[in-house]
Parts: sequence; structure tokens; C-alpha cells
Amino acid sequence: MNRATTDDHTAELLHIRGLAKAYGRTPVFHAVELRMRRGEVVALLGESGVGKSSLLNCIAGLDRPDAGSVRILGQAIDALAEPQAAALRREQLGFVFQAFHVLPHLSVRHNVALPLLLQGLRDPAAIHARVDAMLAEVGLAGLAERRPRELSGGQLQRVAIARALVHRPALILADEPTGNLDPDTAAQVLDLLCAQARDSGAGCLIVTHSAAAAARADRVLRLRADGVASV
Ligand SMILES: Nc1ncnc2c1ncn2[C@@H]1O[C@H](COP(=O)(O)OP(=O)(O)OP(=O)(O)O)[C@@H](O)[C@H]1O
Repeated sequence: MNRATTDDHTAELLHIRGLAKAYGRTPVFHAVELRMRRGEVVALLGESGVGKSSLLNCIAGLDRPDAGSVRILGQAIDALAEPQAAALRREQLGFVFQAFHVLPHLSVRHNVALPLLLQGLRDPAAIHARVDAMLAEVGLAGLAERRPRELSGGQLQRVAIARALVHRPALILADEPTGNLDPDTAAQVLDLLCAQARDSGAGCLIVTHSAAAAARADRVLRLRADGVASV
């Protein structure tokens, strides 16, 4: 647990300075600056291939930038050794992906419980109660024992949102979370994601190509090769 160093409520949620990323000799982006507060929903637009997913990976410490720094709640995740970076991810980050990434052999309940188990929570009653509360919040009460193959696309994305939020992360990273959904379902999922983020006081960074998603954000930014600009 990293609580002693990351539960500092005075620390800024996300502060990215001078971030640059290349794959081999191919530059992706440089000079990326981005700050986020708690409770803020930010949409990140950008051409295909400009590096939006790479930026999320650098924020999460899953990939190393070539220059610059990423501070989450005051901690430079890019400078941490992997065990400490993994602990910061487990404690403070929640992920929602376009392709859901729910585990097909686990029930909805067990998929949503995973972040709690990874944090070391062992009390079955506490896990059960938290998962049930989270499923109710995303409109999936009653579907806890189903397998992912028995759910619709919109329901699967709700499972992904429940799993991203169940451990009350400070920062949610969503990579095209509605890319696979029809417009009506996408709108519902976006409303849910934004409402859950705002209610829980988490910051939410949504990578998207969707104008509807951007319209729900507090701020809209565009990633370009030479940095991030307001839209
Ligand atoms: N592991 C990797 N090795 C080499 N090149 C990579 C790697 N991952 C991504 N790239 C390249 O880096 C660039 C940025 O990719 P990235 O997936 O971050 O873009 P994106 O903006 O998220 O794209 P999209 O909107 O199409 O999902 C692309 O040119 C991609 O081909």
C-alpha cells in the first residue's frame, strides 16, 4: 500500500511536464503539458496515430517517456521502480478500454472485484458489499453472476466502468470507451462514466474521437505531435 505517500489531498491530481515519446527513431509527440484536478472530466482528441494511447500508457507508467515527467498526486510515476509504480496504479488509477478487457471466464462479480483483490482486500463480506453497491450504481444489479458472453456491449462497458471505479481511484483513464457501441448506448455509457467520476471526485481523462464524448467534458484538448492544445 502506498497510502502514506499518495493520499495527500493537497497534491495535484495529474501534472505532466515536457513529455516526449518516440518508438525507436520515430518520434510520436513532444512538449506535452497537462494538468488535471480532482473531479474534472477532460476529453482528449487527436488524429489516429498521434499518440493518445501512448500518452495514457506513459501516464499509467506502463510505458516510459523519453523526456519529461508525469506526477500523479505528487509522485513521479515515470521515476518509480516498477513495484512502486504498480502500487500507485493499483491504488490510484482506474482503466476503461474500448475493447472492455473483461475476463471471459469470470462472472461479472469477480471481474468487478479484481481491483479490490489486487489491493489485498481479503474480507469476502466487504468485497461483496462494495461490488454489489458498484453494480447497482452502474445499473447492473441482478447481473452479478452472469458471464461476460451473456451481456450486451453496453452492459459489458458498464462492467468495465464498475471495475475501473470499484476501488475509488483518484484518476480514471478511459481509452475510447464507447468506440464499440451504438450512439444511444454510447451516450448512456458516457453519461454514466462522467457522473460516476464526478460523484466520486475522481479525475477522468477520456481519449475519444466522439464529439458527443467531448461535449460532456469540462475541458476538451487536442493532442498533436508538438503538444496539447485547448479546443
Ligand atoms: N509498441 C510500439 N512500438 C512501435 N510503435 C508503436 C508502438 N505503439 C504505438 N506505436 C506507434 O506510435 C504511434 C502512436 O500510436 P498510438 O496507439 O499511441 O496512437 P493513437 O493516437 O492512440 O491512435 P488511434 O487513435 O488510432 O488509436 C503510431 O504511429 C503507432 O504505430
